[in-house]
Amino acid sequence: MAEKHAPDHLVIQKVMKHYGGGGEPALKSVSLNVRKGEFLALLGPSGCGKTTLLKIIAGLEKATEGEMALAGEGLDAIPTYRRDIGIVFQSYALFPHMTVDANIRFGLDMRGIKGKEADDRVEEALDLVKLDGLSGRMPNALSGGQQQRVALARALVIRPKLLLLDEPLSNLDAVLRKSVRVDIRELHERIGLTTVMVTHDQEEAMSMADRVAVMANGYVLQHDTPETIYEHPASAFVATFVGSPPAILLPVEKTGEGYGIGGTAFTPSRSLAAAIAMQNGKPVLLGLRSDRLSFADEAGPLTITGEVHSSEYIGGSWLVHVALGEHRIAVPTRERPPQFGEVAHIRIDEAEPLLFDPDTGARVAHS
Ligand SMILES: Nc1ncnc2c1ncn2[C@@H]1O[C@H](COP(=O)(O)OP(=O)(O)OP(=O)(O)O)[C@@H](O)[C@H]1O
Repeated sequence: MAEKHAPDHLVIQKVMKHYGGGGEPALKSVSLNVRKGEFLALLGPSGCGKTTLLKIIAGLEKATEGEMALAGEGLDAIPTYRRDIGIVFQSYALFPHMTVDANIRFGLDMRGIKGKEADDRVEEALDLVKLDGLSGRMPNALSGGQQQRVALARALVIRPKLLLLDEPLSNLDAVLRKSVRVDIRELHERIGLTTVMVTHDQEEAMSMADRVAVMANGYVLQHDTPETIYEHPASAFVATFVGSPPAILLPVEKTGEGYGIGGTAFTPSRSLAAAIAMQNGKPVLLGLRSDRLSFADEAGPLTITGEVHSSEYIGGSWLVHVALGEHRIAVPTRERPPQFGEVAHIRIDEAEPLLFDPDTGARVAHS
């Protein structure tokens, strides 16, 4: 893991990208820093601009505005092939007619590194990705996971200043994806390489990265550690994009003397009631995460009352789906779950509930 106070290695300042035509810019104004040895994930839905940003870092696209520096050197003046950046694409992009050895050696040849130096580096790269013994194979005689590792070795063999990973796991099946995820993270720890990975998979980003930049619509919405992004999401979008399952948002309304969610009763804590009151009667959105919910025997502060809809056994525990009017929330329990149609009181087991402005999606503070 990168030192918290390690110096910035990659600095991105106010980068904007307009592909031309009548469309909106793919990147509006993106500023980010990546510390030396850090693993950053660019996380966001399809079309948010993450691949565009990766391509601009690599030099495969040019920014319309803004600046970038790698290891203190402005990147603008450095042509792509001299940037010392290793890239692994989603498709691996291996040369199908070349052996594993030749695929890995290719980048060295291009840089004029030959002979013993090249042999040693190829061996080191094969060793790093645990592919010793497979150097003579052709790519089509390798599994998806092994091809992925050849692509990694090919990026690492040039001893890059920066490693870029573009959705590196998306072509792998679910089981392999989890194990390669761990392999890549271990490799990163071992060689301490500064890494930027693009992914739309929040679980991948949260489990692999030191920090995550959550992107939407050409902007970075939040750039922080996975823990902070999960515990303190800056906006409703971030809250509903991370977590398994992600947070769900429920509008809280004032109903006469009390409060309601989707037509069912809700008893807020005193501080939450004060925060709601400060919105001048406007409803607020309450963000709920399943892991902060539990069943309670009766209504009380920070409880919601709903009706059990269904439940699923998830091995050792159940996830009970409770209806609150038209909304559904999933409540975990280790006890035998309540039955369909039963009234259930759910406690929001959280010191600091997540509240958002329904118009802007911004976080609403409360004490
Ligand atoms: N070469 C291009 N010419 C014009 N528009 C482009 C080009 N490449 C990307 N775009 C547009 O820029 C926006 C951002 O695309 P980008 O590929 O960076 O998003 P992304 O977040 O990586 O999405 P995905 O996960 O689907 O790859 C999209 O609206 C896309 O249509």
